[in-house]
Amino acid sequence: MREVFGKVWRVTDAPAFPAAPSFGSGLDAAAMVAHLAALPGVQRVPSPKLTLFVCRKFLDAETCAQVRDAVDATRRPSTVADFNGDRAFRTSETGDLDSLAPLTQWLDARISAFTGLDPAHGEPIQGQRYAVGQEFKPHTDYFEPGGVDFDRHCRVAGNRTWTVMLYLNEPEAGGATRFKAINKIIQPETGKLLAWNNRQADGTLNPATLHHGMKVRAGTKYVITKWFRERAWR
Ligand SMILES: O=C(O)CCC(=O)C(=O)O
Ligand SMILES: [Fe+2]
Repeated sequence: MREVFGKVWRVTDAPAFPAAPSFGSGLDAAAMVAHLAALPGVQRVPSPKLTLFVCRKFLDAETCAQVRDAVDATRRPSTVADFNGDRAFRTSETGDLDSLAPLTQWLDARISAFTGLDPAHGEPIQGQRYAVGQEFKPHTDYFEPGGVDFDRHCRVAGNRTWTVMLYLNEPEAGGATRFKAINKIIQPETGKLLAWNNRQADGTLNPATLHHGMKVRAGTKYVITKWFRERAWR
């Protein structure tokens, strides 16, 4: 049990980890990667092309259920940057978490304590809900330089550095996340966290981060995503 913001959140089945030092935007990633790789309970997916970490049971089932409710409270059809003409490209719904809610603040703090990423560089946490047949086709999370929306999205805070994504439940079938360039499929699992670097070691954008939120075949899938930027978000 843990007392946070006057409320008690049960995190008894989550791994204990020491609070990370600050790694800023995560653009200069070497120290952050070494820190995450050394954490107990954290697996690095073996690949020379992509830096991807998996931490099972980052969040307990009860907290995941509360976050799913928060996503449901604000969900509406998801949108994409740089519309490519395919209306079926991202068919899920998106719900913003209220950044002032104690649960959101606790989650933000926990994500930053885990990764060392500076909360000032983080976008507000977004939730995604996929019903049967819904998906997010293969894409990268960074904004394409030269894309029509690039300047609007990146002028202030710069492009994305790291993606932190958390599965809030397990659909009965489907809904895996497929990283095609490294031939890796990650299965949704309640409370499982993924963190990947959208950049290569030299800081340039990494096309091998291409990933596909695959169709849910039975049940419903919920995730939250938090993206970090080169510069402060606000
Ligand atoms: O739902 C997934 O598995 C992937 C979600 C995703 O890629 C995103 O929200 O950017
Ligand atoms: Fe994505």
